[in-house]
Amino acid sequence: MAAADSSLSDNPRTFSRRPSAQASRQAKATKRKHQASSEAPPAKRRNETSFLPAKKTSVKETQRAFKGNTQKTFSPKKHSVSPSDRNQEERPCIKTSSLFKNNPDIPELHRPVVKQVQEKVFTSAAFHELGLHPHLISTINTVLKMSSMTSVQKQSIPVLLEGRDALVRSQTGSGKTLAYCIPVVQSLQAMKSKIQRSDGPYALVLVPTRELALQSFDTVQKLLKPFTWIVPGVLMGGEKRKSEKARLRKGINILISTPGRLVDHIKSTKNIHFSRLRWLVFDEADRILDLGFERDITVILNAVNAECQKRQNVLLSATLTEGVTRLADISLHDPVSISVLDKSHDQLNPKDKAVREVCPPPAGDELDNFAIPESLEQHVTVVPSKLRLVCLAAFILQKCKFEKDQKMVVFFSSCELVEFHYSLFLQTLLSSSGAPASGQLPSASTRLKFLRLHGNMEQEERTAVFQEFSHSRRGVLLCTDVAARGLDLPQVTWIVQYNAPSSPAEYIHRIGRTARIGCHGSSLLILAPSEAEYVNSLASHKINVSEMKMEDILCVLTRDDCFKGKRWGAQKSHAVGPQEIRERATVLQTVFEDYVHSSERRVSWAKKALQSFIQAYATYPRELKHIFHVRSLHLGHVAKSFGLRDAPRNLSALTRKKRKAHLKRSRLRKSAGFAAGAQP
Ligand SMILES: Nc1ncnc2c1ncn2[C@@H]1O[C@H](COP(=O)(O)OP(=O)(O)OP(=O)(O)O)[C@@H](O)[C@H]1O
Repeated sequence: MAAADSSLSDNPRTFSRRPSAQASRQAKATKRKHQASSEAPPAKRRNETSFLPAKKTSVKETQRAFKGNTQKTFSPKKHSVSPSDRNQEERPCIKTSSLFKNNPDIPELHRPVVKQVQEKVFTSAAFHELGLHPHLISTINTVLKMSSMTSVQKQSIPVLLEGRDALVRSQTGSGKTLAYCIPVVQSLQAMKSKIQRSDGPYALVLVPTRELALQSFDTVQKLLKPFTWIVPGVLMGGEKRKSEKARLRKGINILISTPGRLVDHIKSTKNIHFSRLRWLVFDEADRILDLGFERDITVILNAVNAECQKRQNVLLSATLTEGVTRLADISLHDPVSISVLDKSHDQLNPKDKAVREVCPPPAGDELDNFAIPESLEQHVTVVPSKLRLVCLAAFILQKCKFEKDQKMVVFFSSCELVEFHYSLFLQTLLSSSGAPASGQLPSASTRLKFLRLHGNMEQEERTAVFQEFSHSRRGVLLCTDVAARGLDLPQVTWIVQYNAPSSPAEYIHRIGRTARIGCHGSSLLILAPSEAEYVNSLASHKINVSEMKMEDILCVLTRDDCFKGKRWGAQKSHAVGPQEIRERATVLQTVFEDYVHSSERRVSWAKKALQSFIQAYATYPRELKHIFHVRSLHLGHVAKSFGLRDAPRNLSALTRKKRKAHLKRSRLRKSAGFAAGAQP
């Protein structure tokens, strides 16, 4: 979808006024989203910092120029702007502040090398060894094109076919979906009295996000191909309640839903009955609790228990945490604990009390060490706050513009941050990557393609983006944790965590969007110098990351003549040194700053994004507060990573207000028995 603009201006440091068709189309959609917030009054005095007691570097610093040619002046007129911004942009040239001065030292990473926990993905056992219906086997072989089982399937399917409850833990991308879908379909097709559509649900599958609901529905639908009398259905919000009600009335036998939407229907729809329910499955069970679904789960369990006593319950996740064990207590009956990790599972007599103690899910240390796919290479880079934005942009350019067929997912901590970076990159990187520059592959200009996914988008658009990215061979998906769980996005090559996750479990799920089912993949975690200790925190969960140097990431800018500084402009060839890399990074930062400062409306938009960042930063859990604390943020430096030249004033009051509201919400949630967690 992202054909880049070919109308790059002659001046390599200036960019076309005319963004590509895709850029303007996407920008329009984004603009609509921001319309409400765009009327915020302009900041009167930009040079004041009121948020933190940290030193006020930004005022002096932004005026003190980078030495030599790096003190660049750019006319905002050169940038693509909407007509409404034109008046604002007729302003005198603006100086660019230094990116590489007054940064904190990048600490040496003394990370302990730990032995990661690993699992074997595949086994040599074939599906036909399971005694499944021949049509089911042939569907697995011909429709899904699978012949041998993965380890988790080999362990789980026989246990579930025996009729036992189970708690299943295996690494991301190891095939847990089929581990429960195959037994569900096998058991339902084999029922003596043939299932009628009007019987209602025989199986209920709960998943935390709408995209995961769609994905699981797709898998079930494929498996049901030969068994046309069994009807699958999905409820996930976003769709009109009325049409969901109509589908429920007609009858759904395998029902896949997000908890909230199901509760909606339990409360308001007369047509939902669980008297025939045989299966209750919680996929990504720990996340369901993280999202604060506990009260919903209680409503669902009460509704289900009121109508049906005897059923099989299954909980699955790559990360067994406290949440799962609590859910296991309330929903599982003498469960078999299946962990591919230790290759053992317990199928002993559930009536034997002494034996049953062996069955509960792993506890203590074991809960904290998660398996990571063997073919996943994990990296970390430590980048001063001022340089974060250029570093992320350079990394995206390196992978997705200069390399072939790269598909990248970038995680942010809030919807606002996703929207901000999405629009910024569309308007700057896309419109600046029109004509192929020297050293660039001829087709590179068409490689950059940005998509975004978060919980504040309309469902229709969410689904379209999910489908488009799934089927795409390349592209960059900017998203919140709404995409962290369960999504099976084929051929993702890179995961970037621009904002660190709030728990090791979330780290595991985010990186788990790549290197699935034995494929190769890589991940990059971007940390500020004050956050470097997070590497040790990961190591304590047996997560090993290797360091990537910031300079090596920024180096790619020397391949892109869009970012050529004046000094090098006239020279035919020269050795690329650190000075040129710095200059080019400064040019790129200037592009961002000029775009943001081309109107007061955009400045206000960037401030809101900054505020959202600080707000999210304040919600790290207590055990990580010593690493991620708002007090350790230098507002002036962080502001630069939003294209703001100075630290905004009045942010503290606003942020305090928002924090108060957030704390109030979490307190309310806690008192209602919810786990804290931001809306992804
Ligand atoms: N036996 C198999 N042979 C080949 N491919 C398989 C097999 N089982 C599953 N897959 C494929 O592996 C991919 C990952 O499967 P799935 O999404 O079920 O993983 P998961 O363990 O649920 O991951 P996550 O923990 O991230 O949710 C899917 O594309 C699926 O089609």
